[in-house]
This record gives sequence, C-alpha cells and structure tokens, in this order.
Amino acid sequence: MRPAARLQAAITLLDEIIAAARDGGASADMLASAFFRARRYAGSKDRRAIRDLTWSAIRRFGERPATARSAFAAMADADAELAALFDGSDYGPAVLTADEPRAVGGVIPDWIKSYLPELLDEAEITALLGRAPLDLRVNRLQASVDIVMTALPEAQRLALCDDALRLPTGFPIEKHALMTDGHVDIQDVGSQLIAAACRAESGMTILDLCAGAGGKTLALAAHMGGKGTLIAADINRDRLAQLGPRAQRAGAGNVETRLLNPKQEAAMLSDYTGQCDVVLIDAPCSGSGTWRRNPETRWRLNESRLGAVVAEQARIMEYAAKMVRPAGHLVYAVCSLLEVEGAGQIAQFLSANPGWKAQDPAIRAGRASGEGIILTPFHDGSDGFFMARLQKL
Ligand SMILES: C[S@@+](CC[C@H](N)C(=O)[O-])C[C@H]1O[C@@H](n2cnc3c(N)ncnc32)[C@H](O)[C@@H]1O
Repeated sequence: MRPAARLQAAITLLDEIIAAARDGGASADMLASAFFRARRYAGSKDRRAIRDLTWSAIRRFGERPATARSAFAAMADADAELAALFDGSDYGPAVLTADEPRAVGGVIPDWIKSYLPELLDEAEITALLGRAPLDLRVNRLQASVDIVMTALPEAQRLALCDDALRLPTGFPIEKHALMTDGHVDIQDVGSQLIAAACRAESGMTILDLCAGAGGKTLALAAHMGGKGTLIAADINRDRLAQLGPRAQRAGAGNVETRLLNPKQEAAMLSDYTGQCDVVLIDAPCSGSGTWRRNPETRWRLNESRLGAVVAEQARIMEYAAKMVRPAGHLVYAVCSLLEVEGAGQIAQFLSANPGWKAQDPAIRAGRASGEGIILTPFHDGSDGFFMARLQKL
C-alpha cells in the first residue's frame, strides 16, 4: 500500500474507534484486529504503519475527536510529511483545506485535570501517554531470576522489585518456553509492587478480591511458596476461568477460585468473615494509570461513569473489611491516578471506620498521596497506580 492509502485506512479505522468509544462498543484493539482480518491485502508493514498512525492520533487527543479526519488534519498542520499524504490520489485522503475542522486539545481530557494530584506536572502527564515497557515477573515457584536471565539475555533487572525483569518493547515473549512453562508471567512492575505490599507468607489465609484472570493472585501464590490458603474471587466468570490453567502452569497449587454474585459478595464469602490475614482489593477503576496501554479508554470515561466506579470501590472496601481478622491487613489498589479513587477513597474509609489505621506499604518506589502511595510512569517507570495498606486494630 502507498503511504497515502495507509493514512486513508488509518482514518477509516480511527472513525470506527471513535464511534465505539462514543457508543460503548468494542475496544480499539478488537476493532483493529477485525479491521485487518477484513483486509487481507494489507501486508505486515502496512498493518504496522496503519496501527502506528491510528494510535498516534489516539494518544495525541485527550478529548474524543468528532471525526478521524479532523484529528489527522490537526496533526498534519504540525507535520509536513503527514500533510503531504493528503494528496487526493486514488485510495488516499482528499486534499486538506484551510477551513475544514481540526480536532483541538491536549493529551488528557480537560475535565480530568482537576482530579489529578498536583505533583503531576507536564512531564508526568506526557509520560502517561508514552510507550509502555514490557515487564516480566519471575515465578519463584518454578524458576529464579538468574535462570531466567541466562535464558533471556535481553532482560534487565529492575531495582524496584526482586522478581521483576524488563524486556525491550515488542520482544516476542508470548510463545517463549519460559512463558508456556510458567517460569515467567507478563506483569507491570507496579502490579508486582502491589502484590509485594501484601507481604504474603507461607501458611497465611489471603483473599484476592477482584482477582480477574489472576495476575496478582499468581504473584501472591509465589510469595506464599504455594503454601496456605489463597482465594481468588471475582464477579466476572470469564476472567476467573482463565486462572485455573494459569495457576496450573505456574505450579500454584494453593489457589481456590470463587465466583461472586454482585451485591451478594459478603454472604458468598461468609466462611472467611474475620478470617483473612490479608485481603487484597485490586478494585475496578477508571484505568487512568494505564492510558499508555489503552489510550482510547480516556474517550470512554465521563464524570458519571467515574462517580459510579468510585461508589463501587467504596462498597467493595466495606464488605472486604469484614473478611479481615483482627490485626490483619487490607491492601487497596487501583490502576488510576485520580485522587477520588485513591487517597480520597482511603480518607473516607478511615473516617467511617475508626478501627483501622494506615501503614506504610514499605515498597521501594512511589510517592506519598494521602495515606497511600502513588506510582507513575515518569517517576517510577511503572503504570500509574495508587495503593494503601491498612491494618484492622
Ligand atoms: C483491576 S481488575 C483486576 C485485575 C487483576 N487483579 C489482575 O491482577 O490481573 C478489577 C476486577 O474487579 C472485578 N470486580 C468488579 N466488581 C467487583 C466486585 N463487586 N467484587 C469482586 N470483584 C469485582 C472485575 O471483574 C475485574 O476483574
């Protein structure tokens, strides 16, 4: 495909992504897969170029553009090479005119700015939309960092976390034997630090609420040396179903899954009331800390959706707290940097529950945010997270 035709293809794909974000449709990744499945004539270089163009526009605009053409038109005003591709050729986009609409705005939606902590300056905000690295967690149940580094000389150790390694972005690790044999798992170093803040030990009883497909469950199982009780609970059947085979591959024999019905969680976990040494809440959230991986999710967020997710986080914390034994711990985490989901949520919980106090999560990264810690791409090289460790008195 000629470069102009690639740009026209990116415009078509981006229009689909814009419509899906507006109407609650499929994710950008799913739309891109379907787009290329329907265009077998596009070779691998074409696909990469079309994807890069499309994602550069998604990253560039915090507010959802009205049309893909208006987004690329605005970008072309600052990029002569891109502007030259609006050449009016067969399969290429029509020539740009000075009076046609241009998308406006910066890399994050204006309405979100007031929700971000003050310490996020311009450099921090730009890094929220940067390129995400590829991090691995070495599974202590099956391997060691030294063994993995010998097999993967491209990997570098990360000082923040004992089991964390970083690979060059795009490294084809998915089908590598280390992955299929459960010796390593793909996991951002921030997620690994959240699991570390649980200080899981052999023989403990740990409840991983909001376990999803079990990324953090498997890290906890490794910290427990595979010994003790580890319950992975979630309301999403499909996600939880992925955990069984993953746990088997990882040699994590102490994982038990429990599917919960929304609003009946406390009753369905009543056998663990007051029993858990640690409850991890990896809460559903706006995902603002992972915009660099899923930049189009900021086009789906609005104040009413944010309000609903904040209310759900508070409700989950209330029932989760009942599962913790006296002197036990609650670790609360979100992959978001919005204060209302992090420090604000913890402040409210502590004021409504005087029998709890905050503790230092004692990890080797992050900065204080209220009674917890935030990790950011710019400061910590991780995805954006908030975490807090609370103790029941
Ligand atoms: C951030 S994701 C979890 C990611 C996962 N812990 C991991 O490390 O890969 C949040 C999860 O919370 C689950 N969830 C949402 N509402 C819930 C509820 N009321 N109780 C338990 N889980 C819930 C969602 O289904 C989703 O899987």
